Amino acid sequence: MTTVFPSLHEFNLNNGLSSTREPIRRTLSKMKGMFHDEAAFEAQLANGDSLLYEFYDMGVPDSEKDVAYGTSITYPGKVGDEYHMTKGHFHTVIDTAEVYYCLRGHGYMMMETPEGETKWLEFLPGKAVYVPGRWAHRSINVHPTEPLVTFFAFPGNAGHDYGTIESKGFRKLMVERDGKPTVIDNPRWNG
Ligand SMILES: O=P(O)(O)OC[C@H]1O[C@H](O)[C@H](O)[C@@H](O)[C@@H]1O
Ligand SMILES: [Fe+2]
Repeated sequence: MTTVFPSLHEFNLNNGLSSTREPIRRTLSKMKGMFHDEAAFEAQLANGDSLLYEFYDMGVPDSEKDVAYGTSITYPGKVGDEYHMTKGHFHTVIDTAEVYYCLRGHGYMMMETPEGETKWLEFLPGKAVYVPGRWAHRSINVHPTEPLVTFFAFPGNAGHDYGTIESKGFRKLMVERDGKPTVIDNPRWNG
């Protein structure tokens, strides 16, 4: 059995970053195939492999008795008309839940079940989104200039299943239409 000691970590309320731990960073090139406009993606990548989001793995044991937690920071911008977002995933232990509390910015949590139900909920500072077990989830930043900063917590044994989203995509996408965030059916959804 791993012995876990009480620990203290700091996450900056403004930029979401921790001074006590290194984040995991995902740049544009790690998101190949995720955005619906492939041409816009390639054009943007040719201009540089910019940082899209970063988040923390605090290294808690991967036991159902433990709680994985940290911040997730998605930077503003779009690829074509599609807002910056995380890759998104189901949990490997699919019925494990997760909670997100928004500290800064404006965005949405896009969710869907394997059966095809979809739901998106708005992130604004002070709002908490509960993602029940079985719902794939992806954070989306719709603010023109500010990072989307959330604090998350989920069971330590949940794991990340990226394969399903990588091969099928999400059923719904968040794009800009007439200057506003708009949800559309994913034209490339591959279920
Ligand atoms: O794992 P991604 O879909 O790339 O999203 C990045 C991260 O977002 C959130 O912060 C989740 O709680 C993390 O577990 C996840 O890894
Ligand atoms: Fe998750």
